[in-house]
Amino acid sequence: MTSLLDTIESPADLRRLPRPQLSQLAAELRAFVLESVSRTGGHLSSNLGTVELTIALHYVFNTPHDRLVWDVGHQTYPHKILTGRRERMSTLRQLGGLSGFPVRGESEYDAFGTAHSSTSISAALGMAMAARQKGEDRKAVAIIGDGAMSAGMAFEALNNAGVAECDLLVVLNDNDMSISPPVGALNRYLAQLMSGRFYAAAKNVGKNVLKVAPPLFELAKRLEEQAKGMVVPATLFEKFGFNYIGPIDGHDLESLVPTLENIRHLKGPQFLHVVTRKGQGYKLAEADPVAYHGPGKFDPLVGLKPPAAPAKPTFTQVFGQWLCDMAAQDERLVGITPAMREGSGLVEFEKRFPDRYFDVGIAEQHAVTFAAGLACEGLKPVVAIYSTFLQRAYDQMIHDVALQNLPVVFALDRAGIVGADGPTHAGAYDIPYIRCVPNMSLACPADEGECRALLTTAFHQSHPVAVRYPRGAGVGVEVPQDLQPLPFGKGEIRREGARVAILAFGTLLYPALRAADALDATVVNMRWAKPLDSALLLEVAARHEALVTVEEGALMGGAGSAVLEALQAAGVSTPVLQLGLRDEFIPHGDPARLLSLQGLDAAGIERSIRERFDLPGSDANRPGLKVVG
Ligand SMILES: Cc1ncc(C[n+]2csc(CCOP(=O)(O)OP(=O)(O)O)c2C)c(N)n1
Ligand SMILES: CC(=O)[C@@H](O)[C@H](O)COP(=O)(O)O
Ligand SMILES: [Mg+2]
Repeated sequence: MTSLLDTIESPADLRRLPRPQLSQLAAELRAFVLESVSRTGGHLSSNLGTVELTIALHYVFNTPHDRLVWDVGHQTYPHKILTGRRERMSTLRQLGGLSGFPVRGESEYDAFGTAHSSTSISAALGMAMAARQKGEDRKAVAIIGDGAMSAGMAFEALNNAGVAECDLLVVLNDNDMSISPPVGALNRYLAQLMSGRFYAAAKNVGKNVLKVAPPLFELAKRLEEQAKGMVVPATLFEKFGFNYIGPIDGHDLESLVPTLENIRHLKGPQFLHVVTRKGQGYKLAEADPVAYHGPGKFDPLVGLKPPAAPAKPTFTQVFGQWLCDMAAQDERLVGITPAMREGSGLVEFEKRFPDRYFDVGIAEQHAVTFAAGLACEGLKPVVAIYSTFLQRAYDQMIHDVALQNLPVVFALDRAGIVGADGPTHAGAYDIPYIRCVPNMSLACPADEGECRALLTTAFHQSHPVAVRYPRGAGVGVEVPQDLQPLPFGKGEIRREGARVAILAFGTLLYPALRAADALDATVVNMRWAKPLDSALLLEVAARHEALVTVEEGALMGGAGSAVLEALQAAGVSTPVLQLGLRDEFIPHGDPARLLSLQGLDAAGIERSIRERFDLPGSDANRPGLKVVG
């Protein structure tokens, strides 16, 4: 039953409700989130934790005039439901449907597009500053999790905001969890704030005190403590220039609403520390928030089924197994993850090699420079990182690793199309952004077996090497158990054909082989985007009328561009058709469908080749291959 929720088409409807009805609304909203996510899949634990906070924020603030800026945005399903998108929740993360994250074009209530973490305070500060400059009476609120709070960018923003004299509210949504259990000194500090006398004081003084202006409450509390001869230290956030309020119970609307109402009238930077529970209200998610962070579809009455023995391992699993095997063989190996232990396949490695496992928190920049430091001292760091998140650490990769030519291995997961998470998470740019950096090499395994072998090749180099592989499983080739490397920088011919040669970089080798069967084309498994196997390229170019490059990555500056550069340098004018991701952001949706829309499935590759080289139907053997367009 969602009888009350059904009456809420916008936050204006919500604001008309008498306050006592809000708890019923929260119960209905929570039930709706659970039901909806169980049907579509998506982020669950974080959303169950933000139900009351979302209601309170929209109840107190005049959205969309006031700006709510959510960090990461994976916890915005209650926000989407309350802002006119309830009906469309069934389309979540599907092609043409709602995004799993805030998107400015999707709703006027989505003040800022996001999905990479720790941007909210900067963006909200920008909005608060703009309001001040323009003389507008508008509030800006950043809602940031304890995990996201640990990133450098969040602290850069606090540092700026604390002296900016803007009406900015930062709400710290502290559930004592990142995707996995949180790490680091900030987490320890937040735990102290929660368990220490601050929380006790807030609890004891109860709701009445929270109804008075919080700064007065803080002042009164301090005076009282000092009178007892105790010195209450200012919180870290006060030292940054914020007025710190809390911690308060983020599931108690009777605390949240009056506290926010008070804060709304305060001037200058405010910091509200709210304590919530990931998975709140769904016992299974409360007990295992990691498993329910981003589940697929499931029956809420039963919960997630134990994973069946997979028919084919994912690339992530192949990497995780390789990491353990390589670590057993070489004690210099250390593994680093910026807060993505599960997603990057490091669970087993942490268990077996706890002293050589480093979860540095959501801190990609630090992760890479930390790896550089380890490498300086003779260790062999493997940074396990999603392609999209390495974008955060681009300068660190160049300045700290490549320039000093340090032997760091980048295990680049989620390279290419990722599917439901959409454009923010697509690993579209790593080939262009890595291959232009001196000293860096980049391997593109075509399947699981090659992935393992190329990781070994990478590990044995004395310079930085990235190995890119996609989300999910490959074609299902047998993965060797040994640690045999493949030759560095060398490709191989996989199929001999006539006239046209397809040069495949990565997993699109397999659709390319199917297209080649229909066209009787040659297929080369290039394996390395850098160094390019120029000798093989020139040899193949010399005996074909046309070349086709295929990659699951941005066309501009990608592996196809590398081929063009090499041909140009050698004075070879063989026509080249480049196939890859177009100059557009890849939306969310089913990965196979997205690949097909980009023309990168077997049928699309075949079609593009026929069209470009004027090969109608299956008549690939008629003379005079012509280049069209
Ligand atoms: C730059 C970046 N690195 C990593 C991630 C992956 N990621 C998404 S949510 C998340 C945990 C966030 O924890 P927190 O901010 O506490 O939010 P919670 O899930 O606890 O609500 C991580 C690591 C990301 N989105 N962006
Ligand atoms: C919000 C976020 O960044 C992660 O939760 C991400 O959605 C995980 O993606 P994978 O499912 O590919 O690990
Ligand atoms: Mg958290």
